[in-house]
Amino acid sequence: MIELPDGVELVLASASPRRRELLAGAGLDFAVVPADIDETPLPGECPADYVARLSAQKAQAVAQPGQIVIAADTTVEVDGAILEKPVDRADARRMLRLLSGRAHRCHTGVSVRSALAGEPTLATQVVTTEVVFVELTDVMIDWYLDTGEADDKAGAYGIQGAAGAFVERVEGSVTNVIGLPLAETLAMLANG
Ligand SMILES: Cc1cn([C@H]2C[C@H](O)[C@@H](COP(=O)(O)OP(=O)(O)OP(=O)(O)O)O2)c(=O)[nH]c1=O
Repeated sequence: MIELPDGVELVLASASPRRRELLAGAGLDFAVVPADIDETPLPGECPADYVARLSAQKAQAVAQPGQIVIAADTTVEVDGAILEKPVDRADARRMLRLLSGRAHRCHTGVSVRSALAGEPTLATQVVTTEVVFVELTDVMIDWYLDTGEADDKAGAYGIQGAAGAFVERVEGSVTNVIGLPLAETLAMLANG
C-alpha cells in the first residue's frame, strides 16, 4: 500500500500485539522494538497531550540512523480523567462501571520519526474516537472480566474482542481505539 525508499528499515516501537497486527495488515514489513519508558502522566496533563508526549518518547527511545520509527500510545478519557491499563480486577471493574451507559473518548497519539538523511524529523498526531457503551450490569462486567481481555488494555476493554458486544456506537476510527489509527498512520508515512 505504501512504498518506502530502498534500504530504509521500518520499526514499530511497540510491545502491543494489536499494533503489530494492524500494521502488518496494511502490508508493511517492519521490525518490532518495544520502547520502555515511564508512562506516568504529568500533573494536570490533558489526555491528548499525554498520548502525544508518550508516543513521541517511545519513537525517540528506540530510534537509530537509517530507520523510520512508528510509535503510539492509547488512552481512554471519561470526564477528563485518563483511564490507563487496569492494575487489577477491581480496577478493571471500576473502569467498566465508569464507562457503562455513556460516551467516552479514545485518544491515540501516533509518532513517526524519520532519520534518513540530514536532521531527523518527528511528526506526531492525536486521533480521537468517541465510543458509546450500553448499560453494563454487574453480571456482564464479571463475565467480561473472566475472559481476561481487560487486563492489558487501556480503559479495561478491547473493542476488537468480546467487549464489541458493549458498543452501541462508534464515531471515528475503529483502528484508533484498538491502538493505531491506520489511515492516519499510513498518511504520515506517505507524507514523511
Ligand atoms: C481501548 C482499547 C485499547 N486496546 C489496547 C491497545 C494498547 O495495546 C493498549 C493501550 O496501552 P498502550 O500503553 O498504548 O500500549 P502498550 O503498552 O500495549 O504497547 P506499547 O506501549 O509497547 O506500544 O490497549 C485495545 O487493544 N483495544 C481497545 O479497544
